[in-house]
Amino acid sequence: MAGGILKEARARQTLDKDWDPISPPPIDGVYVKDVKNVIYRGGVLTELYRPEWFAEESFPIGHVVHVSLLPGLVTQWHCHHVQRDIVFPVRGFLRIGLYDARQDSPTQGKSFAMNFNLHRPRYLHIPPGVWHSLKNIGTDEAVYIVLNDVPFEYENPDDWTLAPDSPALPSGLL
Ligand SMILES: Cc1cn([C@H]2C[C@H](O)[C@@H](COP(=O)(O)OP(=O)(O)O[C@H]3O[C@H](C)C(=O)[C@H](O)[C@H]3O)O2)c(=O)[nH]c1=O
Repeated sequence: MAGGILKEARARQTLDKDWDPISPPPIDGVYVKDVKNVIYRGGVLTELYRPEWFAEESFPIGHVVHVSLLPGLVTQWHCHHVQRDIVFPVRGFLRIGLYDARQDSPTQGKSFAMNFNLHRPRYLHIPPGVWHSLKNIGTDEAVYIVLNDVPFEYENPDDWTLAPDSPALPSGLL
């Protein structure tokens, strides 16, 4: 409809009719799963883990942490060599960035970011070797639960970091 100097472009499709992204996260082993919350007379209940959700690959719970992130803060980019993470945002607005640096990965070099809020309860599975960083993009404290398949070792944390401005990391994701 627009003429003159306007060059309009139709917004591209991002979701299907069930409001699911038309493309899954483009990193091998990274996936998002929606769960449904339960509205009851006392409030809202959300299950965070059931072993049968991981029937194919098995995710034994070895460790669980509750993390709060203040408004505007961003965690350091980090990855794990052994442990897998299930990140379940439970409060506020979080944006999670991911980057696949695994040499043997079919999606090596791919990056991806996604927004989370408990309005749409969902968790994110992150395999070892995939770099990740979380940003609180809201105005209130954000909270996420991290489930790990192996316990945290205080003397030898399986946490590997890179400087935020490292050229090895994607820029502008968060
Ligand atoms: C995991 C852990 C950490 N800590 C200490 C170590 C640090 O001094 C501090 C913060 O830990 P971290 O830098 O790992 O926090 P985040 O950057 O928010 O990362 C967390 O969320 C992302 C998504 C992850 O993948 C991490 O595994 C998970 O720890 O707590 C402990 O004392 N016990 C623990 O179990």
